[in-house]
Amino acid sequence: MLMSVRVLIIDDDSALCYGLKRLLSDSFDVHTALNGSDALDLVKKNKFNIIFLDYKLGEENGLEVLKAIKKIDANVPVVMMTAYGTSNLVLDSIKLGAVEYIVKPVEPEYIVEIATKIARIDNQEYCPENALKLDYESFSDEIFIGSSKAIRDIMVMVAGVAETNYPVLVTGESGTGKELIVKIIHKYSDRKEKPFIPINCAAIPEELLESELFGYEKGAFTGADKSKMGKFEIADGGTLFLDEIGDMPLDLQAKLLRVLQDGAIERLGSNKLKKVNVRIVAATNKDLKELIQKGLFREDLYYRLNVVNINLPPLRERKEDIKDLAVYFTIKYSKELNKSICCIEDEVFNILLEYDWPGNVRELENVIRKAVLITKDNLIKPEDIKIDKIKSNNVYVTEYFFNKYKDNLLVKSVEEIEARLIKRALKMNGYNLSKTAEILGISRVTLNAKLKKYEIKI
Ligand SMILES: Nc1ncnc2c1ncn2[C@@H]1O[C@H](COP(=O)(O)OP(=O)(O)OP(=O)(O)O)[C@@H](O)[C@H]1O
Repeated sequence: MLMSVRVLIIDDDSALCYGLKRLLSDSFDVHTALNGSDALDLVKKNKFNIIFLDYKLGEENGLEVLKAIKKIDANVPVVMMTAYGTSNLVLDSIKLGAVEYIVKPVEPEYIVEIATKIARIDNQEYCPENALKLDYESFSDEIFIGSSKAIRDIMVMVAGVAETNYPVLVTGESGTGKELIVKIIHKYSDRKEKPFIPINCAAIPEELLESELFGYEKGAFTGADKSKMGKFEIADGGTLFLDEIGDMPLDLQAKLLRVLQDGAIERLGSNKLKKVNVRIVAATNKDLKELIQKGLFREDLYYRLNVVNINLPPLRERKEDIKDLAVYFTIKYSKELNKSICCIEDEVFNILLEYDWPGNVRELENVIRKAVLITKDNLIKPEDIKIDKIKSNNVYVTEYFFNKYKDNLLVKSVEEIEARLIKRALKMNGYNLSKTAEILGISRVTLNAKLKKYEIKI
């Protein structure tokens, strides 16, 4: 089956070359070279699927030959062979791109096993029956993946809104793809040739944010020894992306509102208005309406920004997108990490579908990146999917409460946990109040009070 797989053995020991050639010739198309320069000639002329390279080629250093091979064909899997099993050598050769390391004398069966395994990996045709073959041709960068109803509706909206100058407010939990959607709006607008300038309102200290946005004149404040353009001016003609807008301080919100009304900015230390032609797109994972109620966000600004609202649902509410996303990220990272992953085993998708993805698409992307990185062959298998369940459950609980309670977070979360524990303990103890109180470590009087508080009926 693997006769199309071409193997190169590089060793100055001609007996070993001959022996290995005989051993492998039944299954592979085997070539040999006794020194580095012959080997490099062969690598230049042929595409090898696997190379066995001796560390010590007479006077030549195998690591130098490895380097030269990788310059010609960066992706060819190279297995180093040596009589000296020191960890430095292992490290050096792995750094240079060797995929395996075997210590002489080599066990013939082991060589066949490695060759079969690695050659299969490198052989793009090899893809087990229970796996999905990846289509690299259809991959393109920076596209918004998803065919769920929610995402299809959003795409229709994006197409309609991209060419207008309306402000857009993108909402959704962290990691749902808000920034990506904003980039896509810019890319599909008439402004695409002009700058796309993102600014994260939560990441920049309050006192800097104003000068970052509006710029300043020389002498506007101590340390302002020359004038500086703000993001509004830099984004002129293009799109300004105000990320985490919910974190913008109130006094800056007032200034932003003025820009939206006047279409002009005033640098710090200047009293001249300067017209700017900027499309504003903002994003937040906070509930702005709640912030308005608490007096932390201006209602008038909210209505100015929220001309068009795109709300990205969490990934757990559109699980039908998980498969497409997993495929997309596998190809993306396979290319980026110089791997040649050809397929994903079906069982992997079942694992991905079972999980709730509190960190949304970002978390899925990280899990897939890790899988691509750690897989030892050219397919992604269930064991390559490292979802840290304990950590993720913690994150999940935290995210759950953060998303649910926008005010009095601690009190409300603790109350919810308390009510749940009481219900659980009641059930476990057949609704016996004494036993339940005991297991909870509280008195019956306290338990009764809590049952009343949480309106728990027995
Ligand atoms: N539908 C999608 N298709 C392809 N990639 C996606 C999609 N959604 C999200 N991503 C990727 O997931 C990662 C997180 O997305 P993004 O940064 O846009 O999320 P966000 O909602 O802005 O997060 P935060 O609120 O934490 O800033 C990015 O690498 C992004 O490219």
